[in-house]
Parts: sequence; structure tokens; C-alpha cells
Amino acid sequence: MTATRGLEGVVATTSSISSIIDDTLTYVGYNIDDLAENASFEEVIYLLWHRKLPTQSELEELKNQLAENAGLPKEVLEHFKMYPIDKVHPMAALRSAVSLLGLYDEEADIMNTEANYKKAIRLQAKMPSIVAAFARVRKGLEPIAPRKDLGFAANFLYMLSGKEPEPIAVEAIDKALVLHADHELNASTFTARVCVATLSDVYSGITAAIGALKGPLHGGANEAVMKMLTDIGTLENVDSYIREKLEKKEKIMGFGHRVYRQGDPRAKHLRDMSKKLTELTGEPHWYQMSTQIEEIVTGEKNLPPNVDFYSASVYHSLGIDHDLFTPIFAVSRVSGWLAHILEQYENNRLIRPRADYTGPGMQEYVPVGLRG
Ligand SMILES: CC(=O)SCCNC(=O)CCNC(=O)[C@H](O)C(C)(C)COP(=O)(O)OP(=O)(O)OC[C@H]1O[C@@H](n2cnc3c(N)ncnc32)[C@H](O)[C@@H]1OP(=O)(O)O
Ligand SMILES: O=C([O-])CC(=O)C(=O)O
Repeated sequence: MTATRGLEGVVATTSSISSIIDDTLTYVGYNIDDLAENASFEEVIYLLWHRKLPTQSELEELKNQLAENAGLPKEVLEHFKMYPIDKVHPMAALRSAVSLLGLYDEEADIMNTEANYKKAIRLQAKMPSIVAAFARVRKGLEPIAPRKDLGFAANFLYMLSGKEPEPIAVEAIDKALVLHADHELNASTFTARVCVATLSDVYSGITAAIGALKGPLHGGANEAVMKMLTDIGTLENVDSYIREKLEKKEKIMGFGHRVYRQGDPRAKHLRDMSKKLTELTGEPHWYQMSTQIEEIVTGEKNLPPNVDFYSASVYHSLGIDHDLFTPIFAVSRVSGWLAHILEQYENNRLIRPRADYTGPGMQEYVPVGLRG
């Protein structure tokens, strides 16, 4: 048995949800460029869960279901107040809150297709409410109840700030949600599938996936990119900062990808948004620094930016706290995780690979008193 490090190139399942072929990303056969330009996030959720775009009435029904289910049980809101709130990362709070939600869902362990679909709606609906509520509670502010008349992206921004968001902010968040919704068998989606393949419940699968997304080699990279931009500070510092990191063989966050070779097709949409939004906020240096970093890293290492790179300056320009960047990724990606969880249940087999053992050979047990 020979191990493939990081399971690179290993095909671990079939799936009809999204594909990456020759650096082209599609959701159910629709090119991500087409969806980013034209589809709303709610349409994408429907697409991932039903493998078809919704009719107008199907879309309205989904939007109503999401709006109806966006409220949080008071126990979850109360729980936030018990956290050491100034030390807790919002991804850890989200992970704990989703796990807690499972305790208050009477259908949590009912495993039929209908009950699982209803849980998918509830989780998708409540994720932005959790992120927004935690973001406010930690600042000593009251959580804001979701509004039924707002779309998914607008409601999220409204719950964060308490103000009706500008159309340009809604458009940017909606597009970011579309771009992050699914991505074949990435680490967090694989985690979700491994978890539920034991026939564990949906809440366990999503809790596990949030844990996997949190790491800086995956979803956590967007926050790390903003930290790097902040550390660099000025355009003049970019060159020396990046070249020094490369010389020390340190990774530049937001670059590289396990699957894409020529580049991540999502990055250009975020780059365009970053340019537009940073100009609008009067802080074009974030975009300029980012393009300068891209030039050096592609030139020196031939590594193109991934989805996390330009999303950092996009979210920053929308006034979002930097440690909420990865939770926003989760608010979107939960749609993909749920699609994969439902797909796994439909055709389940336990996921259990092997390990190439590298420890010592057979040893004789020695009682503790006789050990040297
Ligand atoms: C939504 C997402 O999850 S997108 C990915 C988000 N993560 C990041 O942006 C973190 C930075 N990027 C990385 O760490 C990697 O490119 C990953 C994790 C995305 C992919 O990792 P892998 O396919 O395992 O590649 P691996 O880490 O083995 O790197 C291969 C080589 O490229 C180099 N490399 C890869 N990414 C980078 C980077 N961002 N900066 C500098 N060098 C890099 C590695 O140092 C390694 O070089 P070596 O062969 O000389 O040792
Ligand atoms: O596919 C991956 O390995 C990581 C990624 O880009 C994503 O999850 O969006």
C-alpha cells in the first residue's frame, strides 16, 4: 500500500453537483461565469439542491421558506453570552452554534429525505442569522431579527448593521455568495461527506465542515489575506514584504490551489469587485496592493490567486470585520455542503480509506514496572 499525500488526484466519489474540468468550474453544468453574472444566490441554492434552475414560483417558495426559517432559538442567542466573547473567533462561535441548533431541532435524528431537506432549509436560513447575531452580541449590541421582505444577501447585511444596505453592497455580497457556494470535493465538503457517511446527522456534518473550513489553508485564507495586506500597509512595502516571504519559503495566502493550474475562475470576478468597491470607498490602495502582490507571486512562483485573495479587499470595502470573512464563506458554502450531504445519503457507503503504516514492527508488551 502506498499513500497519496493529501489524497492528491484521488477520485473519492461520484457527484452531480459541481465540476472542475480543465480549470472550468460549473455548478450542475452551468459555467460559474454565467452564474456569477446572472444568478441570485437563492437560484444557486435551488440549483445545487435540485440539479435544475428554479421556475419563478419555485424560487419564490424557496425564498419564503428561507425567510420563514431565519429566526434563531432564544437558547442560541443566550448561549453567545456565555462565551468568553472577546476571545472567541466567529468561526468557533458558528461551529458551536450550529452544533447547538441541532439540540433544538426535534427532527435532528430523523433521517428520511423529507426531514433532511427541511433541515437543509433551516440550516441555510439560520447561518447568516448566527453570524450576524454573534457579530453584534460581542460588541454589546442587540441581535437584529431577520426581515421577511428582504432577499438572502440583503437580509444578512441588514442583520449585521441594522440598516437597510445599499444596492451595491447587496449586489457584491450576492455575487460573492454565488461564487463560494460549491466546489466539488474540497476539504470541508469532503469532511461533511465523511461525517454523514457514517449515517450521522446533518448538524454533525455541517459542524464538522465548519471546522475544516476554518483552517488558513482553506476558507481561513481570506482573513489571512487581509491580515497580510494590513501588515504590508503601503504600496511601497509590497515588493520587499512579498519577496522576503518567498525567499523564506513562506506561503503567500490567497495563492495556489490543489486543482486549478492556470487559475481560479472565480478570482477575476472578485478582482473586478475589489477594484470597483475600493475606488468607491476612496481606498484604492487595497486593490493596488493586491494586484502588485499578484504580479510578483505569479511572476516568481507561477501561482495564480484563488477565490480567497480578492474577496478580502471586497469584504473590507463593505465595512465587514476581518474575522467575519471566513464565516461569510461558510454562509455560502453551507449550500454546497448540504447538497453533498443529501447526495451522500441518497447513495451511501461508509468512507474509510487505509493508511500506509510507518511505525515500529511487532513489539512485545513490557509491564510498566519493568520498563527502563
Ligand atoms: C477556498 C480555498 O480553500 S482556496 C485555497 C486557500 N488557501 C490558501 O490560499 C493558502 C495558501 N495556499 C496553499 O497553502 C496551497 O496552495 C494550497 C493549500 C491551496 C494547495 O496546496 P497543495 O496542493 O497541497 O500544494 P502544496 O502546499 O504542496 O504546495 C506545492 C508547492 O507550491 C508552493 N506553494 C503552494 N502555495 C503557495 C503559496 N500560496 N505561496 C507560496 N508557495 C506556495 C509550496 O511551497 C510547494 O513548493 P515546494 O514544492 O517547493 O515545496
Ligand atoms: O477546492 C478546494 O480545494 C478549495 C476551494 O477552492 C474551495 O473550496 O472553494
